[in-house]
Amino acid sequence: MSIVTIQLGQCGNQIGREVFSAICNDFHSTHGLCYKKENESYQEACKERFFSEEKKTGVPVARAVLVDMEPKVISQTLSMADRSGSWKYDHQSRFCQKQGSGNNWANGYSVHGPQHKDDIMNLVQKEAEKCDRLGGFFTVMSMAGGTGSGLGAFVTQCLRDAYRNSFILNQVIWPYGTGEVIVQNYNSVLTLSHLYQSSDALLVHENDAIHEICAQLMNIKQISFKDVNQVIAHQLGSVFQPTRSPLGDLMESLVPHPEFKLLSLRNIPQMSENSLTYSTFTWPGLIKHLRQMLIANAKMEEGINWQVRPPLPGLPAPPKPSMNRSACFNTSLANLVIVRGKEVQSADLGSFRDPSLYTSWLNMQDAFSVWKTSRAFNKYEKSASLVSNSQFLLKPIDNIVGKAWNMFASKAYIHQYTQFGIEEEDFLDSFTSLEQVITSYTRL
Ligand SMILES: Nc1nc2c(ncn2[C@@H]2O[C@H](COP(=O)(O)OP(=O)(O)OP(=O)(O)O)[C@@H](O)[C@H]2O)c(=O)[nH]1
Repeated sequence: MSIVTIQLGQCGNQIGREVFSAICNDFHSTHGLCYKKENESYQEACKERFFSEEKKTGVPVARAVLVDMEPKVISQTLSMADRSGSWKYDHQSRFCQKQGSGNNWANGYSVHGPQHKDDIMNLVQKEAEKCDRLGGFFTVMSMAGGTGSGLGAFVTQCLRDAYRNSFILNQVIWPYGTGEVIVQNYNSVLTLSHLYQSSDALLVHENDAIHEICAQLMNIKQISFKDVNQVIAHQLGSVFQPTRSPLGDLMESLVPHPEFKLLSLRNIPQMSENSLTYSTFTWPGLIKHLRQMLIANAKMEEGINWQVRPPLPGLPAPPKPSMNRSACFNTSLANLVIVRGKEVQSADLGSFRDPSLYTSWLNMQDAFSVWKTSRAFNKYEKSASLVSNSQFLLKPIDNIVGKAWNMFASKAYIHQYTQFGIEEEDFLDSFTSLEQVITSYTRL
């Protein structure tokens, strides 16, 4: 099964490249710690999933379409991949123009989208036709810019129309809480509400949280987007690599109802290569931390709140005051844990099968899945990833919707959107649909 990746805007292209690079490094890695045969079939499956092969040279070519409204980032992305020597992009599989969307969602969605739909969808079709078995589409974009978010939402809609039976997973980057563009909350509200209609699931990474991982776990002093993107790529790689039908299996395990499409990803351990050399891990230790990260909604193993506990059986969950949600128990709809590496069969995931972690309306068999792979990931002898459909995003969404609503109430910057055909009515629809998402997750 193969996946076609669509990289949109600056953020989508920069992260997309890191993802392919992480996947390629992993399948070339000699730290697999498993039998030769198992390693070979793992490598074959990974290659087929993400790469085709250049006929003349045999070099892996990413199954990707690169889209941006300005040429600079795409040129850099192509040449960095070429320089790696171990994989490349198909240079024909890109679409760019001369000028970006100016952080304006409406410009990306209502102007660039319809104008360039045919060209972009032709490139997608060419990539899809190169796959013997198409498993679905993986789009990568930011929520807050103009091209990735606006054009990305438009392209996702086109994918849904053209490939009704294919899975679509959107990787979205949540903007930093402060210091970015003033209209980021508008763009985010419009992106989320539109993607919610066409995508099968949204896998969300928050820039602030990843930044913290770079600072605290990776020990990086001056953090760049490259560092942040490498952490995101590592997390994504840890999930995509061992799956049989990558997107299908994920959706089946994690998205039991179309009202609940928000997925988070956590990974343990994460540390600099230096520290890794001197560290050893046990399965019980890793799993205990990962479980507490889930229930206390911590993004990393550092600074977890160990006081948060699941509600006692028979008692209603404590009320969740929205101002202080981070200190509260994070209820799950569904979880998937992926454990990889040495002695993986001995990893006991029983603590994730505790019904008090979940909403009551799903059976435990439907709410929790485990994938075990003895092929280690990257340089980690043992590692565990958790993909979770839970209340993790309630507070950030509440925040973004609240801020956008306050701006909207005073009609701030609305003219920037109406000039490109996004009306007040469209904003109201977006607010309503996200309020519904908030209500649904709050009731879990
Ligand atoms: N993690 C991460 N975030 C990024 C990166 N580049 C930009 N962002 C975030 O993405 C948002 C801005 O979106 P961009 O992707 O730069 O914008 P764009 O989609 O190219 O749209 P226009 O510039 O309006 O054409 C901000 O929230 C940035 O913090 C990146 O490489 N990694």
